[in-house]
Amino acid sequence: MGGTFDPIHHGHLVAASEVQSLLGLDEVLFVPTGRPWQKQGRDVAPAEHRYLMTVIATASNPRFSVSRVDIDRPGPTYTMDTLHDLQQQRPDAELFFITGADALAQIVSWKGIDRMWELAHFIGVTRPGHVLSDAGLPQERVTLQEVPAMAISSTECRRRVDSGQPIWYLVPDGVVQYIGKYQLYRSPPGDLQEE
Ligand SMILES: Nc1ncnc2c1ncn2[C@@H]1O[C@H](COP(=O)(O)OP(=O)(O)OP(=O)(O)O)[C@@H](O)[C@H]1O
Ligand SMILES: O=C(O)c1ccc[n+]([C@@H]2O[C@H](COP(=O)([O-])O)[C@@H](O)[C@H]2O)c1
Repeated sequence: MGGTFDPIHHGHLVAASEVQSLLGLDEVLFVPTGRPWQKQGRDVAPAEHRYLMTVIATASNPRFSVSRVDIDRPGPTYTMDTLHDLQQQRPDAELFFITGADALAQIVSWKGIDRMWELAHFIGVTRPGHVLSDAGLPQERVTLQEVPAMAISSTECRRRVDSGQPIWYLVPDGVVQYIGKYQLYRSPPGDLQEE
């Protein structure tokens, strides 16, 4: 499962757990993005913070692990490179790429998408507020999967931290504490919001 994970939240974790269980996957590898090129124009927390929060959030699940392939590769993050690198690292593995309904709706804009269908099977999962559809995508390479609805986004978690609202139970406890420790997602004092 690839994501910016800024921060990782229970929507990501529930989706991953459900797909792992339903498909009987050996492992779910969380792959934090290095430089998410489609999120340019907004601040993204440093990759090491996003990586460490992802490690903290997944540590207790024996089926979950975290990969550094995207954060260690310089330049913008493209999933075609992610899948290529993972294939090199695990030549015998069958790869499935888990993606939410919003990301699946954008997938035709991803770099090299026409060649990517051969590298992995894509699992599109439901997400509140988004329509899950495989229209125009190769049916044999995409599976749609309903998962428990978690109306949580990283954007809302960041907004809540910045405005002093709690994010307990939206993200794992260790991630709440990590964000507090490093003062992530807080506007600098005196930073005036534009009207
Ligand atoms: N609540 C959720 N339910 C199901 N899938 C989700 C949910 N939140 C995120 N995803 C999926 O997880 C992947 C990574 O998402 P990402 O890290 O961008 O989180 P996000 O909450 O969408 O972030 P942001 O609000 O900053 O855009 C994407 O495929 C996204 O569709
Ligand atoms: O390959 C691309 O061009 C591409 C464009 C946008 C997003 N992605 C991937 O989709 C996953 C979710 O991305 P995001 O931006 O919603 O966090 C993550 O693994 C990204 O690297 C990939």
